[in-house]
Order: sequence, then structure tokens, then C-alpha cells
Amino acid sequence: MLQPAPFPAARPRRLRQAPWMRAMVAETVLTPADFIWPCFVIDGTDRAEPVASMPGVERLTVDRLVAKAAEARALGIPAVAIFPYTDPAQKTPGAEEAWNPENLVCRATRAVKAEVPGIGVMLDVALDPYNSDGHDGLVRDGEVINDETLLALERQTLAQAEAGADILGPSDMMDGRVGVMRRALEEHEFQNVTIMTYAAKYASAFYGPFRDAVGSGGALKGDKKTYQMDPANTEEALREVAIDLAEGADMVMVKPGMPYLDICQRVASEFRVPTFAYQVSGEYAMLRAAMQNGWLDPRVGMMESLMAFKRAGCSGILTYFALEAAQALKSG
Ligand SMILES: NCC(=O)CCC(=O)O
Ligand SMILES: [Mg+2]
Repeated sequence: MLQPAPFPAARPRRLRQAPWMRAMVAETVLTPADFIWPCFVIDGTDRAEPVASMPGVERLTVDRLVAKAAEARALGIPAVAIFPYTDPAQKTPGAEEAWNPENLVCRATRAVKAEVPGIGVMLDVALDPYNSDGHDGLVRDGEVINDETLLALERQTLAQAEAGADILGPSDMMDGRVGVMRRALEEHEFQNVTIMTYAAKYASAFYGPFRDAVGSGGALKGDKKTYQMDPANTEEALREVAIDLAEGADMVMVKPGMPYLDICQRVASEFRVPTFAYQVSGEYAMLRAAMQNGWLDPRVGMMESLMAFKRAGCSGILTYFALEAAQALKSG
């Protein structure tokens, strides 16, 4: 790197003297096109339920979700990621509801695709919303079994593609899932369905509020450490990304986000493929709680937390702040 000139030839503050100057030399920009909005859907009509551990986030019925998706599109947000709150009575050890074409996310996807043209729909591929064990894969004798889970994920993939999902996000962390999905999609003429793989997904405490939002927290037996990654590891994240790209992923994701910015940066710079971060529920809850207590400026804190992902090299961010942040960008 060029050696900077000594003071007073160099006065870095010259470039910070006014808003126009700072805007002119900013290295990173944040736009609504950087956001994917994760939202929660419930059964019924014209209803919203607050998620206690995520102030400002609601579970919405399909009709309400469609209206919000239209709002998101008007703000320039390119895609929504839809997650279901599944009635515990529909959860089974085989997670069959995952490939029911009439399940909540399939119905929500069809509605959004029909009524809000021009916005992308992303759906998770994983069994945890539908599994009575709360795990992302099938459980036998207390173990999450990989290869049989792949068969279930393949069915889920096809049901979701059939419903019109544009982006599938395998979030299960089974080995081989991306390859199975890609092959199934090709065989069934879903060549344009994209895969944004949760390639480096860590076994994290920061998912707590999400499990509250989708009602899977109570169901979960044990932890997810035999399939989600150890927070101690970086090299393994790079291998995970390489595998998923080789199997046919179009985009990769790092999750959680802020505590794993180093991973975002490594992945984005080493692979040079569209790299996304998931600013997860626990990050949102933590920031929101501090905002509500008056300990953190809501707008400045929100924007700074999102800008960090762009600076790290991410193409975009899945964030529960998406609508608010897009509104803030719009209002300048
Ligand atoms: N597969 C989606 C998630 O697990 C979301 C986690 C979170 O927001 O905490
Ligand atoms: Mg993997």
C-alpha cells in the first residue's frame, strides 16, 4: 500500500468536512436493492400477531403479507423470504407438511407471485418448521440422519418451485443438499429457480427469537451442533461454500451476520460470487432492545449495522429492518 504523506500534507479530515464531500468519497453505498425482507406468515385472514421477542415484527396472514410485499416492492426491495408459523398439530416426525402444496408458504408464495409482480420470493428448504423434533433434518434414534433427509428436502424443493418460489434457500446444513436440489430442479424444468445456499450457517444462540416467531423453539430437542457449524471455524466455512458452489448454488449466505463479518469478508473476497448475510433475529432483537431503551439511536444504529455488511463485501442482507431501512433511505 502507498505510504500516506505526513502531516500536514495529509489531513484526512479534509475529506470529512461536509456532507457533500463525505458523500462524494463514500466507498460503500446502501440501497433498498440490498435488502431481502424475511417475513412470517400465519393462517387466517386480515390478522397480525406481534412476535414478543422481536418488537416491530409481526406474523401476518397471507392477505396482509401480500399488502406488505407490495409496500416492499414500492420501496425498491427486490425480494421477500417467507417463513411459516406452523400449527404444532401439523408437525410430524416425517415433516410431511414440508411438501404439502397447500402448506402456508406455498399458498403465500402463490398469492405474492400473483398479486405483486416484480418481487422475488425466497423460501427456506429445511424441515424444522414441520418436524415435531424441531430439527432441520429427520431424526432417528436421536440422530439427525443426512441421506434420508435429502429425499425429504428434494420433495420440499419441488413443491416450493411448483408454487412459484424464485429463490430456494437450503438452510438445513445437510451434506449434499444443494446437489440434490439442483438435479431435481433441472429434471423438472425449473432451470431458472435460483439457489441461495445457507452455506456457512453457524450453530448460534442468535436464532432464539426466530424460533419464537415460527413456534419451533419449544419443539427442539437438543441442539443443532451436529449439522450447523462451530463458531470457532473459518476454514471450514470456506470449504462449505466451495462445496455448495460446486453442487450448483448461485448465491451463498453467511449466517448469522454481524458476529460473523469476518466470514462474510473472507467468503466475498475469496469466491467473488453474490454473497449475502443474514442479520438474524437475535441481532435484530439486541439492536431493537437497545433502541427501545434509548441506548442506541434507532436510525443511525440500524443503518450502520446494515452498511457494515456492504463494507465487508456482501451483495445484500436478509434483515428484519428491511422495510424501515428502505423507508429511511427513501426519506433521505
Ligand atoms: N432459516 C432461517 C432462520 O433460521 C432465521 C434465523 C433468525 O433470524 O434467527
Ligand atoms: Mg454444507
